[in-house]
Amino acid sequence: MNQPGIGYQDTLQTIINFLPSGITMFNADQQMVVCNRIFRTMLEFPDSLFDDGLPTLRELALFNAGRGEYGEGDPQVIADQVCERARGMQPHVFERQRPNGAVLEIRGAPLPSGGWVSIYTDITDRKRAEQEAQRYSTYLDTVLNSLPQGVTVVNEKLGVELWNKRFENLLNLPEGVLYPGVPFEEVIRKNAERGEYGDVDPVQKARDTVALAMKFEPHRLERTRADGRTLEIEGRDMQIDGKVAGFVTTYTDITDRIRNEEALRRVKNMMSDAINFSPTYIWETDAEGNYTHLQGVEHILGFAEQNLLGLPRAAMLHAGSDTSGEVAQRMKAREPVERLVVEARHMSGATVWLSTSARPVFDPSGRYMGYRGVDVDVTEITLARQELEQIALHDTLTGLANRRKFQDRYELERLRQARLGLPLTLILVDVDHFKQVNDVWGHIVGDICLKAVANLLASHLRPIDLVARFGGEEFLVLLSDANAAEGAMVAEKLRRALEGKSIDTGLEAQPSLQITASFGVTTLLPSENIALEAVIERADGAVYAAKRGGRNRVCIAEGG
Ligand SMILES: Nc1nc2c(ncn2[C@@H]2O[C@H](COP(=O)(O)OP(=O)(O)OP(=O)(O)O)[C@@H](O)[C@H]2O)c(=O)[nH]1
Repeated sequence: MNQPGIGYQDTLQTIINFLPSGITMFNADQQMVVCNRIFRTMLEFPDSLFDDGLPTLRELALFNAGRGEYGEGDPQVIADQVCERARGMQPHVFERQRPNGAVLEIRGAPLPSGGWVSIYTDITDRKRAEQEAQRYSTYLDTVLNSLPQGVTVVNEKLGVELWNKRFENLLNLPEGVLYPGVPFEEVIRKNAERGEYGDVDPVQKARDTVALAMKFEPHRLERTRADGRTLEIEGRDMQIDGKVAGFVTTYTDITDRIRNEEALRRVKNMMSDAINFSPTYIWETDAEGNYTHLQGVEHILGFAEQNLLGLPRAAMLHAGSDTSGEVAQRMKAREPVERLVVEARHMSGATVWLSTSARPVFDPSGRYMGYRGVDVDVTEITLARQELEQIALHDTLTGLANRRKFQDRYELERLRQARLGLPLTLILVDVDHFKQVNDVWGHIVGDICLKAVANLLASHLRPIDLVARFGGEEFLVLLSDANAAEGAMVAEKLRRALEGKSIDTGLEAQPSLQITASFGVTTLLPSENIALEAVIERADGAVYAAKRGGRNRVCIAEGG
């Protein structure tokens, strides 16, 4: 190649012009002897460099150094270094990035006759693709290794191509089991050998698993390892261009989830038992107060749960019950409710007393979602309490309020009347000659008469008035907002009603009786602050006057 003939040179030129790379040859004197067009265009050498024939290596290097092709530095020095390096050159391959960003792969080989040949390939695209691939592989690596699941990717020939650290950890895989491309069968077999699948024949197990895997069908299974942890294994086939390209398997440690689910189930069962074995039901409403959840309501209120869902909770409560207003008010203010007793309706129409405890529910962002509560059936205890109250505050013979209840009511009324500036009138009723009734017709008839008087008094009074049995054959009437004249009128009305009343005795000898009573009326002015005993004393004075006056009459107490 030292002194190529013209024919040889032309042939060579023709050949290298056809090659897809840039090619150049230098002789031992570092004089270029041939190059193709691709070489010149690839390196953007101007035609002027070739005007006086092919350049020497120094000319090229100087030109290149001048345009920064080799980086910073004195062009002369750089060109000298390039020429120096070219001497005694060994075969080499290196990459050079050009100032314009293009990456060239430069292969050089010495020629037997001295000199060398250099082949330039533009590998910019390949480099970019490699970098892209590298970047994606880094992404993939990062993603795979930050996943909480173990992941494996197996190719269509069942070679394990990819896995993450989590997979190795989850299966405590010994060193060396996994390597790029390791046959899936080998992994299964080694796993079987270390007892991962229990007492199985490793070879058979590997064969069976491979046969299943070869179907490339999606699958999901749970497996509990010897260490007690349970894995959920989910496989999905992978398609590339419509063809099966392998499968991806994820391994999720669901031990905690299972434990939590079990704990939740246990709590639910316990709750369910607690609800079913006690007179309790639980409920939830939405923000509008409509039921969204109910448990155990049927054994308390008779309604099936599904029939109440969506209905307003208020619909089941008696609006008139003592505390239902308070419960509604609390709920409106989004306040907790604690053991407030409300009256509810059983499906049969009966009244059920419920002790309600509830609290508002808010979502994590603080938005009001509704109420959650527990209702306890307290009907029995409420009725028992009501009965006790009835006994404690009422007269057993007549069912009227007793002295204690009268006293309480008097205190309340007195304060109210004083506040409103209204009079309050009290009537003391004393049955006339009652001793005779007892003596002549016996105690039982006496009792009948007392009950008849009680009924008569109660039925002739307004609901806001109160009549009580004061003791023996004496009754007390409290008239709200009534002055002395009104009081006297009411007393007279009662007197006449009693006088005209024929009481059935149930006796053959005396089927009916008529009795009368003496009435003492006293009125309390708003400015007066007098204890009940003193008021009764005043009324008693008036009764005494009525008795003295011949009985069966109304007398107004002196001084009111
Ligand atoms: N049957 C019955 N008698 C009662 C009861 N409580 C009190 N008595 C009787 O009521 C009578 C009251 O008699 P007195 O206080 O003497 O008065 P009176 O006979 O009504 O005479 P005047 O009041 O003066 O008209 C007594 O004989 C009591 O035993 C009761 O619960 N049942």
